[in-house]
Amino acid sequence: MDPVDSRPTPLLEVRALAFSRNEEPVFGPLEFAVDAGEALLVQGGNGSGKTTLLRVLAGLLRADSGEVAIDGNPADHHLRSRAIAYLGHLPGLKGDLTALENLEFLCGLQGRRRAQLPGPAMAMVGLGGYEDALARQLSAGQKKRLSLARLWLSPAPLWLLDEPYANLDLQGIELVNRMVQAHLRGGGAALVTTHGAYAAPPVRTKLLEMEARR
Ligand SMILES: Nc1ncnc2c1ncn2[C@@H]1O[C@H](COP(=O)(O)OP(=O)(O)OP(=O)(O)O)[C@@H](O)[C@H]1O
Repeated sequence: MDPVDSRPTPLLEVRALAFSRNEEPVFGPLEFAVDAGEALLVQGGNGSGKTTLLRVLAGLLRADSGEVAIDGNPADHHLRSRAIAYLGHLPGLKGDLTALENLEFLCGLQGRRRAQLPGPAMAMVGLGGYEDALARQLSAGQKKRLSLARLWLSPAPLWLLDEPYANLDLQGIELVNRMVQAHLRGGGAALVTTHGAYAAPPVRTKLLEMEARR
């Protein structure tokens, strides 16, 4: 068989992807691919477009041009919502629900991985005992941990993690790394933004360097 044909289809493939605001280019055109079992570290200084790229990939912003394929298929809204778990800067929690209710609500909305349950996921991220705490009463790091529990429960294979280490203590940073490692071992992939001088998951990693345009 032709060795080219035997290459696996990337979990994520991006071709000529470009985004601008008010006719000012923010990034692109970008080309990259991420296979199952791989992480892509998206590096760059403040304002270089890392968050914007992840929001475009998640379908929260519309690119000017280019193509995004997930598992070889054009990434329409339906495919994105099934295949992508997005961890943004804001935790996206319902403040008046308890921590556990937040996870149950999101599992109801987005489904969850088989064999994973909200209670054990809370314990895994170090929030055992906080099940009945209102989300708005959690500290910034605890909110981030709750978002990590939600990520862990998600059945989506492609993780888009925007500054996942922000607000976390050392154990939290190790937690993120362990989660990324386990996710990749299970056949998932992850894009992780970082400023560079920060932690990075100790996994098979590619680099994408972003540069500020102004
Ligand atoms: N909502 C917005 N409206 C207008 N411009 C924006 C908006 N969000 C971001 N920008 C601009 O787009 C550019 C890229 O921003 P982005 O947040 O993607 O950078 P980043 O690399 O994630 O930065 P940081 O490391 O500071 O989080 C910046 O010049 C920023 O000022």
